[in-house]
Amino acid sequence: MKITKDLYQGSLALLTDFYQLTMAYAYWKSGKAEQEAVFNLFFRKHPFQGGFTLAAGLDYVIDYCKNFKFGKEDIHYLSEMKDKDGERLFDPGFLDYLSNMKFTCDIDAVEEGTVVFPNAPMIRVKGPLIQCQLLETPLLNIFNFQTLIATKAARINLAAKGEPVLEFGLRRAQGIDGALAASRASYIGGCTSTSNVMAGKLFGIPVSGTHAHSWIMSFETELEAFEAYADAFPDQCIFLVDTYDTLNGVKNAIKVGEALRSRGKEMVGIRIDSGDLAYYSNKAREMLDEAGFPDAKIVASNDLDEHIITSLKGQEASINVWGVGTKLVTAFDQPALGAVYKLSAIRIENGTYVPKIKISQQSLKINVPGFHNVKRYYSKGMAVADMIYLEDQEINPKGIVIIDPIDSTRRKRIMPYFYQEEILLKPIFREGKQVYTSPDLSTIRNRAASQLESLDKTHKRMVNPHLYPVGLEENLHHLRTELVLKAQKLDQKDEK
Ligand SMILES: Nc1ncnc2c1ncn2[C@@H]1O[C@H](COP(=O)(O)OP(=O)(O)OP(=O)(O)O)[C@@H](O)[C@H]1O
Ligand SMILES: O=P(O)(O)OC[C@H]1O[C@H](OP(=O)(O)OP(=O)(O)O)[C@H](O)[C@@H]1O
Ligand SMILES: O=C(O)c1cccnc1
Repeated sequence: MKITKDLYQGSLALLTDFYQLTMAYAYWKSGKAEQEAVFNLFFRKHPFQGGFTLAAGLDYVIDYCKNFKFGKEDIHYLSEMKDKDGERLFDPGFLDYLSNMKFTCDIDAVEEGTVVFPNAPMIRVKGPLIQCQLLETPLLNIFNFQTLIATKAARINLAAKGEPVLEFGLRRAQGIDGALAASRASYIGGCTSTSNVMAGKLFGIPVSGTHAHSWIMSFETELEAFEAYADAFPDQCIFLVDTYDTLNGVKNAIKVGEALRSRGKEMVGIRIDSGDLAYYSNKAREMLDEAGFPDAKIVASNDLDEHIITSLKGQEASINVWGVGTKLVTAFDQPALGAVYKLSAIRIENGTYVPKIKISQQSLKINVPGFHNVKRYYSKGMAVADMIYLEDQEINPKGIVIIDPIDSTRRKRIMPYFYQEEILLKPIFREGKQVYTSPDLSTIRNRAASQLESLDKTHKRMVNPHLYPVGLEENLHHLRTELVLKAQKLDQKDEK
């Protein structure tokens, strides 16, 4: 297996679930392949029992769509697939169709670094049914993961209250692409740097790090190890003090810090990676201050997450920098976001779009029908509510009522005159042509920071966050209710 060369043979078209291809074939065979459809990608519940989600992954989606093409090897692989009678599974005419297929969809999506809420689309795809369908799995794969990690990173950074969070996750990440995508999403979510050098090279994320216990253990004594490190990196010394005895380690760090100072250099700080981090950081702070190193930083690491960081802050630990790996890049303790991709409208012969709904016993799982978008209202820079609305319907400018999609008794009145508004789904592709330029990663990271700023702190707290209002505009609410009632009646007819 070559992982360093040609693994994907230049094409990601087969990075999909098999059923997308069987459906694609059946669409083609039944003459529906080119019928226009609308799909929406959204999630139903915030991860980590939180009150917000931070979108990430659009740049990967753009790249995927731009390169959406079945290569020669892909077609060859499909041509060799057999059914249970040993016959070719796919008709050569279909494979021909696939090999000539060009991406021609319209895509609208929230920009990376946008704060998003349940049931509102993050991506809307409009185009030939077969293409929309084939995009389901890769779009979900990309958005589910990166959005989850960006959200986790945002939570960890909120807990650190502006102090630097260094992402240390590579060794514990879910494979190679998982690690790279996680480093990128963590940076969007507010991390200061990554330990993953390849992520630094590929995405321009600042790279930083300290040293490991193995460095200390390779010397006779800890002091010698610190001295040798100080020789190699006199301007970048963060000494890991807990290999043998943490407080003795701090003493050794101070000794080497003094020697550095006599050479006109300053140690950056120490790292503590075990034990009671509140106790040891406070002791270390006292010792460093007394020795004349009040500016030396104390880095903490060891299975940290937003909850432990919040607890350590509550204990007034003297930690200035947070090294976070495993629980960030594996999205502890929620392994997936659970976003879905649902058909919401289909175009019929007379050119009109028919809104579509999927009925479920759980009202949470009934999708939002039609061709819709999301508008966010702001008051004095703070987000007050999101409205999901049908793009082709007039909205009463004097007063809007938005209705909770799960519980229609929950309603909020919006006076658009008093608010600024932002349409959240931005045009990304038109008929397969890219019409959006991705900002660079630091611009995306700044957008994430200002989006989080625009969200009231009650939605950002870790425990029982206040629910941010997201509702359907009245016309859309009525359409959805009507379709649900109609579908239920149809169901009853079926049973008879
Ligand atoms: N004062 C504290 N309050 C809350 N949690 C803490 C505190 N100090 C450390 N922790 C966390 O408690 C956990 C300690 O785990 P564990 O007991 O495995 O670490 P340890 O004692 O340092 O052992 P090891 O050397 O194996 O890392 C870590 O997740 C750490 O971040
Ligand atoms: O705890 P994380 O959030 O994943 O942060 C990264 C960890 O990776 C390193 O040690 P490693 O886990 O390799 O070994 P150790 O825990 O036994 O020191 C480092 O010392 C951190 O503890
Ligand atoms: O640079 C570090 O201190 C580091 C990097 C990866 C994992 N743990 C720590």
